[in-house]
Formats: sequence, structure tokens, C-alpha cells
Amino acid sequence: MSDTEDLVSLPESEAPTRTDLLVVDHVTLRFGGVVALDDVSFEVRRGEILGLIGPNGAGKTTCFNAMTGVYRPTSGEVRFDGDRVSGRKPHQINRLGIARTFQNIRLFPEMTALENVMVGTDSQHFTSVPGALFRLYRKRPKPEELPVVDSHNGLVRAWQQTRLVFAKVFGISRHTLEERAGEQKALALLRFVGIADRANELARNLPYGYQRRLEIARALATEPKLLCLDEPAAGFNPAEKEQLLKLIRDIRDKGYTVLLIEHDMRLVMGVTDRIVVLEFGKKIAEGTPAEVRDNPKVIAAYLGVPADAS
Ligand SMILES: Nc1ncnc2c1ncn2[C@@H]1O[C@H](COP(=O)(O)OP(=O)(O)OP(=O)(O)O)[C@@H](O)[C@H]1O
Repeated sequence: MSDTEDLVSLPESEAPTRTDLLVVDHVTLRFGGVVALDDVSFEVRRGEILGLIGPNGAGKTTCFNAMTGVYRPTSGEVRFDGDRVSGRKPHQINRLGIARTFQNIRLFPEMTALENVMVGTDSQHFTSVPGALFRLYRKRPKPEELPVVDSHNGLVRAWQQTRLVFAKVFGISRHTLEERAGEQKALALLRFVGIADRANELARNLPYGYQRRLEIARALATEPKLLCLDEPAAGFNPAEKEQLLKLIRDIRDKGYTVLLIEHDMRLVMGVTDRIVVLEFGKKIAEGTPAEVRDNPKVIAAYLGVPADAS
């Protein structure tokens, strides 16, 4: 098994079983007079790729926001893995295991690609701030965690040897070990999404396609049970869309459950297991890509003609 596989796959205990992971239960969400979601119900099953589609203003992003704690439903509730999500703060929901990317990319522009992903891995760390500052809680390192002595320069080699002896005698701080593990994991994720060649470049200098992939890597760094992608192919050319399609399949094959909002119908039809269709805040269809594609209500919603027009 390669290190990438080792670091990105979900643990056995979280391997997919065909049960509901997320349940949207009769959710209504109003903004003043606008009913953005009107009694919407559907579920996301473990291990599937569910597409959430609909014309502009249908309520897709609002639905994402209700799931990730940005908005609280006016009525109804969202449950995730048995826990009620509605009413919790976004960071609490992230801890439950939901991670998302945004329609408009939100990276830390002045940090490198690697650092952006390490921010995600940080949420898995146990060391407190004082513990990290004063390097409390030292641990006996495993052989592969010991400092390497590989320099041919006499002075540097002597310094490396001193560090090695020190680590063997006094151990290494848990914070340092967590940081190193976080860096390794972040690198593996960058490799997984295909952008490791620019790991040390500032996020703001990365090409658009790299930034989109970086957002996905950062979301995966929190080891979510559910990954929500909000229009990940926006602004992509056909070749980039094809690569993204493969990446989303790879993510699912690693054991993750994916919820995908996407306008590009070819991409949605090609990658999802099931699709939920919204129009004017209401769910108008749900089913396999083939069922949804042939549904007259969906055709009408996209072509802008009444479903019963002949
Ligand atoms: N914060 C808000 N305040 C008021 N109205 C809002 C707010 N957010 C969304 N809406 C309205 O709710 C409705 C659904 O919007 P939403 O952004 O969820 O649709 P969408 O399907 O994601 O659209 P798009 O594909 O264009 O992103 C729209 O009528 C929108 O104007």
C-alpha cells in the first residue's frame, strides 16, 4: 500500500454501509418573504455520490448552508450520523464530520498549498496551545520518527547527532510529532489531488485549477465522513472537468461520501449514484441519473417550459 492510500483512506470502522448518513427532514428556510427551501426532504447514503442540482436560485447553496450550520432552518431539521445538526455552529458540524468547499474559492492566499492543507490536519491534533508553546508532553519516538543523521559536513553532522541523542534520551514533544505527521498527511493529500508539484507555492500564486483542487485537499484533511463540493467544476475547461470527475470517483472509492452541487449536467450525470433536483426551493425529483434525466419535470425546469406542455 502506498503512503497516499494509507493516509487518505477511511479507517475500517468507518467503511461504508448502505445506511443514511445525512437526513434533510422537512426543511423550510425563509429569508423574509423569500422561501429559499420549501419542505425539502432527502437523505445522503453512506458511500454514495449524491448530486444536488437545479436551475439558478433553486436553493442548492441554501441547502448546503443549512447542512453546514451557516443557516438555521425556519422549520424541520438536518440530522447527521444520528446527531441533530440544525442549530450547531459550523466548526461543531465540521467536528461531527462534514467538510465543504465553496462556490467562490476560500483559501488562505498568503500561505503555501501545504500550509493550507496542514490547517485542516490541525483540527485532528490533541496538543493544547500551552502544550505546543512549551513543548510539554514528550513522547518516546518510533525509530522512523528519530532525527536523521545524513550530512557530510562535520559540524552539521555533529549537530544532527546531538539532536538524535537528545531525542533518544528525552523523547520528542507530542506537538512536534503531530506537526510532522500533519505535514506528511498534507503532502499525501496534495499528491492525491494531483498538485504536490507546487506544494510550497503561495496559494494566491497557484493556477485556478490548482486552487480548486487545493480546496478539496484541505477539506479532506479533516477526515470528513461527508464531503460537500459546491460547484467544484466552475470555470473549468472540458479536460479539467474530466480530471475532476476522476478525482471525485477516487474520493468515493477511498470510502468517503460525497454531496455534489454542480451545474454541468454531463459531469453530474457521469459521476453521481443518485440525484436530487430542486426548483424554486422545492424538491421536484429524486433518483438515478437516468431516471432524473428522463423526468418531464426536470426537463421542463431546465428548458424553462411547463412540465405538461406538449
Ligand atoms: N442570504 C440571503 N438573503 C436573502 N435571500 C437569499 C439569501 N441566500 C439566498 N437567497 C435566496 O434564496 C433563493 C435560493 O438561493 P440559492 O443561492 O440557495 O440558490 P442556488 O440554487 O444555489 O442558486 P445558484 O445556482 O445560482 O447558486 C434565491 O431566491 C436567493 O435569492
